[in-house]
Amino acid sequence: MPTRQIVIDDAVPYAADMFGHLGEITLLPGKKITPSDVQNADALIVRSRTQVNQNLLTNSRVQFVGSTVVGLDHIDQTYLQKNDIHFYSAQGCNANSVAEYVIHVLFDLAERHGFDLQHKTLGIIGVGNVGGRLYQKAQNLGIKCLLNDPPRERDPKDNELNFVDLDQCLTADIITVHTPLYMSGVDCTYNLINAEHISRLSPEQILINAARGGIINEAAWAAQPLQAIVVDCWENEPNIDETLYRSADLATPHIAGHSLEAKIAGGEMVYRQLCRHWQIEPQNNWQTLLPPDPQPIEIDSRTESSQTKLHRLFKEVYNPYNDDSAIRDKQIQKVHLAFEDYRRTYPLRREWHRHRVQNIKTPHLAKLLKSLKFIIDG
Ligand SMILES: NC(=O)C1=CN([C@@H]2O[C@H](COP(=O)(O)OP(=O)(O)OC[C@H]3O[C@@H](n4cnc5c(N)ncnc54)[C@H](O)[C@@H]3O)[C@@H](O)[C@H]2O)C=CC1
Ligand SMILES: O=C(O)C(=O)[C@H](O)COP(=O)(O)O
Repeated sequence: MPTRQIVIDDAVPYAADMFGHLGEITLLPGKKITPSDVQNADALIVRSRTQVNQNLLTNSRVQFVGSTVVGLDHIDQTYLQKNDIHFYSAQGCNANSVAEYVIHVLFDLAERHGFDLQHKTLGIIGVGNVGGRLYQKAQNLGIKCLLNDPPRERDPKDNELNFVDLDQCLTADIITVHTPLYMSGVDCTYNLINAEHISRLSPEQILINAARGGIINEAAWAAQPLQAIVVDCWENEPNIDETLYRSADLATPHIAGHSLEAKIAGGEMVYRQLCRHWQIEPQNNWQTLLPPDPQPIEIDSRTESSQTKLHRLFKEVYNPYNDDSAIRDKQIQKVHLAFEDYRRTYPLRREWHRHRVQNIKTPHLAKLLKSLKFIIDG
């Protein structure tokens, strides 16, 4: 049998080491994968930057498409189905990374604006893999939540949570969206938070989009006085809107889901599915190449509130403002250029469960950190 050809987005970490024994690997920037690149490929492994559709695949022999990310708005699933091309996407792979990003943002905003998160309500719109994990963490941290998810609310088998309607959810102090981008249908999320909704928000509220550009009306959002605007996902990335960019307290280049653990999970889920598809035994050799766990952190030596201690810990683990600073510029053209480069070469970020915390003197803090999956020494 001829060697199988696999084209892979070069931002999939350890791709050559992981997939190498399955065939000949071609690594390419996801945005630049063309029909001629995939013409002789048997499998195509993408992240979110490759538009997978008839235009890309019509003359190719690809029989397996794997997406190592979650959003599906770049994949024409109807075309794949019609053409008998096996499709798999790594649902849930980066949910924890996005949920951690939002918690880091909340603690940072709380310290900057001097409020206590336990006195705030968090409105979560879309309570799936990301929203569900965020809800869990917020509950552990004593933050009261309002949950909105009409598809789940309609499901008679899904009765574990109390959902509220969108209008009520939009009364929360901090509102964050975690739905897919649907351009039509009963659950259409394009412009889900429209100009009229936004006009009702008060200057004390905070609005976050780490889901997809287009879910929140950007023009109205940029013009509304709010306590804070946090944008990770934008319309027209990387050519993001300058007015929204200038209004944002935190503007990151679509990296909420970019922890190392999330990227590896996405790659590995697709790898295992491809092994199953081709009936080849998976290997684990690539795991020896992973970086060591981060150095232990100490946080409990000072007399500070739990919120401040947690904020210090979160800041040591990961500071989303570094991702903002990395692309900030007076000239929007430079931001547009930096946006894609930065996310393709994103610095190493590890999830909470890889971090050790030492010398905790307060048992309740140790218990809380354990519930958040940090490793507690001693
Ligand atoms: N910023 C980033 O790096 C990342 C962004 N994402 C985005 O976040 C989205 C959510 O990710 P997951 O939680 O993993 O997806 P998921 O499919 O597990 O959850 C989505 C939830 O949204 C709900 N939903 C659908 N339509 C809705 C509507 N009209 N109103 C309210 N809720 C609605 C669904 O019922 C579901 O519970 C992805 O589709 C992707 O676009 C995902 C990962 C990383
Ligand atoms: O999973 C998703 O959906 C995301 O938004 C990913 O974080 C996108 O990652 P890239 O494909 O843009 O590296």
